[in-house]
Amino acid sequence: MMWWRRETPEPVDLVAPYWQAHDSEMLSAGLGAIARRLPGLVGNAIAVAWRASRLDTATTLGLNVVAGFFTAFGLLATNDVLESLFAAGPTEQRVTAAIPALLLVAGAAGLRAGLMAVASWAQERLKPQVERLAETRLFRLTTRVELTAFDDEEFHNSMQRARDNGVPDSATVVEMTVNVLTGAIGVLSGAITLGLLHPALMPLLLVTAVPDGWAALRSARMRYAAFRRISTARRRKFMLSDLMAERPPAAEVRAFTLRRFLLAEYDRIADYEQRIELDVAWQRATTRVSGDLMGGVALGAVYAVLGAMLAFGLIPLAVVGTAVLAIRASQSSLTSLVQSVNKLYEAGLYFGDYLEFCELAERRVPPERTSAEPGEFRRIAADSVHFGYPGADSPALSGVSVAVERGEVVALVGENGSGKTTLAKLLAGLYTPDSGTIRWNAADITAIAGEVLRERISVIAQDHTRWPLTAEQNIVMGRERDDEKLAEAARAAGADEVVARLVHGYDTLLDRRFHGGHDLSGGQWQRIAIARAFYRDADLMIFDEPTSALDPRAEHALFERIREHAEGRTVVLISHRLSSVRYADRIYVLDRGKVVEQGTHPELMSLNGRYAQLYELQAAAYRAEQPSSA
Ligand SMILES: Nc1ncnc2c1ncn2[C@@H]1O[C@H](COP(=O)(O)OP(=O)(O)OP(=O)(O)O)[C@@H](O)[C@H]1O
Repeated sequence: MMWWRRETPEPVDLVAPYWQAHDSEMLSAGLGAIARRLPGLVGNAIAVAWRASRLDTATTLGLNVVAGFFTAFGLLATNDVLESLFAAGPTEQRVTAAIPALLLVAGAAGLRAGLMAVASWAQERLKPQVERLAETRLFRLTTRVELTAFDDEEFHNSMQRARDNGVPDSATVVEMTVNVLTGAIGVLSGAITLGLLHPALMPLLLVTAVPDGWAALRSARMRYAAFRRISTARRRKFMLSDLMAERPPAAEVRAFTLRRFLLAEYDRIADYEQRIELDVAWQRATTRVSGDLMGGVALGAVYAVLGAMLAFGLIPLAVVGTAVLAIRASQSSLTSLVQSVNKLYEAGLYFGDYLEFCELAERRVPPERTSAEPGEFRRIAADSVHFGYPGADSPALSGVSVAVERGEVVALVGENGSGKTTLAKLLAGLYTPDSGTIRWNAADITAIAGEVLRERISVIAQDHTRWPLTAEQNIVMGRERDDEKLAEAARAAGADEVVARLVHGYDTLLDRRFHGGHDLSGGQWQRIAIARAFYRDADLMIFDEPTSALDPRAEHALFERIREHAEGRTVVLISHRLSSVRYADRIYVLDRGKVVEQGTHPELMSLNGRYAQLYELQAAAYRAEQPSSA
């Protein structure tokens, strides 16, 4: 093997992942497969484009067809010009005779250029509209599907593929369809012109077309194959560039002295990428040269045939001149046609993924429920609830029954992974039980419209989102601003102190990556999240580990507030700090997805079971830390 043809080996961490699912299919697809799929793809693309903008679709397609007509017309007029010029007689007379046809050639060329300019403008306008349409449909679905879909690996992968490739390729499919049609019209108008001049000329176009077409297809495949091999490396490079140039890891990059390691890793990947690019540059150059050589031979043969036809008086000299022009014009249309077909097929595979995802997601949208209002809250209860996450080996909850009465504070405790968060999410109607029921008063919550139910419940998740919005938006969360309620919610959560320290108060953007943005500490974020729960003014508030990042004073204040539950609010509280749940009206102890104990703090202590053990463990740790009180 020559040094310049040495194959670059593929590092194991840079092999193609799931989002390149169709790449090998693309590389091995023969012309037959492409031809079979093409009509469907073109139909699909036109339908999408039509939905995005009828005017732009009609303009692009219509004007391309008319422009094709002017190409043919221009070539035929050129033939007239040549006929006049090659006719017998004095030069001046021949030139004068050619002028009308010459004006027609110029007119046709001008009109064609104008039409193509408008057509390509419409095509450019179409692209963002198609992409937006596809993306909006995707987000409409991703925000409506049931929450478990996000725990389902298959759904996730399908969604990622649709987002990463499907959405951008929706625009590519439309763009390439237009290019295919433009190319086809270009080739067709050349072929028709030749046919009109002399039927025997048409096959000549094919002879010159084959080498060019072959080189264009092969070169496109090579570029694609290289892109495929590089794309994982590129993603890793993007990841590394994020690690080296983004804010969140900046501190750790320094603290762990990672700079040299990251730069070396970057070099390794960039080297690999560069080697592949050089490989493919060489391969494409040789293909181009071979194509040009074969094209030259084919063109020579065509010229020889044209010369012979001229010599035998089968065609006049003017037709030979026009035929040469028509063949040259068609060749460039053909090259772009072949490349566009190739790209259309590729983009079509990914666009197919997008359509498939949309179908999958439609199936996972919970059915519209049209129940009446669930009524004034009196109690919520889970009865023998079983629930397993998709693909999980064991259920997260098995036969759990709990009840929360209006105005109560009910605590869920248990070790990591015992099912507390899962139960809270089921009570909030975010997941649906596999079996058993959850009732809001007497109504099964699966019969209550999801939005209606969620308006009545507020959940502050353990891993609550730090929304990159203003402080106010972080609390109000899309609802209407009510100054009094906002101040009250912030005060109750201790978020008022946090906001008071911000330069722009409630209008401060809580994201350092933007101008004027500010970041908060973990505990400050938690106070904002708690204020969010209070602001919602819901019947049922679910707090999952609300105080894990709070300082003791803020924690104490929050529990005071929860204990008061002055407005008769009902609270489900998950906490590992048992000292904070001891005042709850009822405590459920979970273990491996089951309720193993329940009662008030004194009841559970006298039971001397798991709760008492855990409580003693924590209390002992505190006692050990306070020698003076011993
Ligand atoms: N999205 C998920 N997909 C699959 N399994 C999950 C998922 N979330 C939780 N689990 C599993 O379900 C079980 C219950 O988890 P859950 O989060 O409800 O526990 P938890 O009691 O809240 O734990 P912690 O105290 O650590 O917050 C665990 O075994 C966990 O591994």
